[in-house]
Amino acid sequence: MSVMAHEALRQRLSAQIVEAFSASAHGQTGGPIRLRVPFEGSLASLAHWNRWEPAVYSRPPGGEERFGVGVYRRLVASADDDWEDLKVRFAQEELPQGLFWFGAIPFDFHAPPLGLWAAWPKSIWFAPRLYLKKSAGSDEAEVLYMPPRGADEMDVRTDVIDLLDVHGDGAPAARPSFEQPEDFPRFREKIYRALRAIAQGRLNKVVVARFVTGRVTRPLDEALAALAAQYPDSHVFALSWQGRWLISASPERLCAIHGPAVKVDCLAGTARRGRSEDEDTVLERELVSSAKNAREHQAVVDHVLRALSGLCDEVEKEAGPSVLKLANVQHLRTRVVGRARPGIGLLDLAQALHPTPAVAGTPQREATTYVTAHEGWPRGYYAGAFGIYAEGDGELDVCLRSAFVDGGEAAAFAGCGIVEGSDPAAEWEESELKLKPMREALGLREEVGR
Ligand SMILES: C=C(O[C@@H]1C=C(C(=O)O)C=C[C@H]1O)C(=O)O
Repeated sequence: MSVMAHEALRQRLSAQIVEAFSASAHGQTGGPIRLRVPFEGSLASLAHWNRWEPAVYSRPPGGEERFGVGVYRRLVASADDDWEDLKVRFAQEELPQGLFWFGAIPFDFHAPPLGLWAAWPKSIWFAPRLYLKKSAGSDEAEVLYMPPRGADEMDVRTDVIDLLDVHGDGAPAARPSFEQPEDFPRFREKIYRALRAIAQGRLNKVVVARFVTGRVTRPLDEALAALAAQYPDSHVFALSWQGRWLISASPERLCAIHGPAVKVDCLAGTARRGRSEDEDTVLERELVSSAKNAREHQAVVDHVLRALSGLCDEVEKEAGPSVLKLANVQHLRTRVVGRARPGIGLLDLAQALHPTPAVAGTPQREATTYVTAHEGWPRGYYAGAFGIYAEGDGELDVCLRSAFVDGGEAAAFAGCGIVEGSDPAAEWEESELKLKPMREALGLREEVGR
């Protein structure tokens, strides 16, 4: 979006919010301001790389968009917090009706974010101060705004203008020094090591990942719009904290819980898309009948069923894997549903499930430890989970087909499940396909041999 169009949007929204504030009996009593505003186009138009207030954009399959900015409440986990600390803290907080927590958990909850993630805490959650929601196809957005305590009209105007502010349209000058990305020989070495660990019986499956780096040449709103158009069945989201963004088009739901209804997706086993319909069908048949893919996939299903059996009654899984077709790849997917026992919430599910063998391996604990020790770089939030949460209910999606953007430079990530018989060249090809969404959406200009 052009700077002028963004400015016009900012002015209009702030005027509408001030008007709603004046008309409300808000006075000194505080409380949320709710309004509906005409809103053409995507809420992604409010998203911008150069935004310093924490911000979030989310567009799950189905097209309901959310955008939030500023911090009404924040909840971050420090290095020695565990899941129980996080749950206790959430239980102590209460949000106004209709407001949500947005946030993310890292790949390995026991490994503090390091390297390029070092500026981020171990788990980040915030409830935005300005929150917009828009249904697919609607030309209106719902707005929920939390005014500062004791604010008058002038304060509200300034506050909303500040929240929607962006700092220029170029990338910040300071350039982070991401590590040198892995080339094929290094990636192959990691796969050989993983195959050795498997041959020794230490692991059955392990996910080996790599990253590429480059300059981002596309504005964030365009990147999000491109992802939403290309990957309608993925959850497109972006989360910024301290000026750095995590962006993803995730095909994989870690878990969702609404009331007692629990849903989990098992996603593992990958093939490329065909160049013609016939070729695509051939590739799909190969994927469905491949013993190697079946092994990779079954490891995830077994883990999910075991994890849910401790938290849910009536766990049911689809009869066999179906095939999820995305623009770049096709995956084996098995959907699992269950009925949560009383008192079980989103974080209980995440604690039991995450990281699944789809992104770690099996046995799950050993594979997670192995990845943290041998990946060669900290995964941070790559293959972690992003979600939306309120009062126990919510959804988490795995941060795959994702990138970390800092100062106009990005690192994009991709991983592949390694089992006995995996071939490094084929895994490299698969990782290239998995990097495609981010490379294209960000217009990544890669620098090699730095
Ligand atoms: C690890 C990634 O993807 C995961 C690994 C898959 C596989 O190995 O077949 C498939 C889907 C995802 O669960 C990634 O995209 O980075």
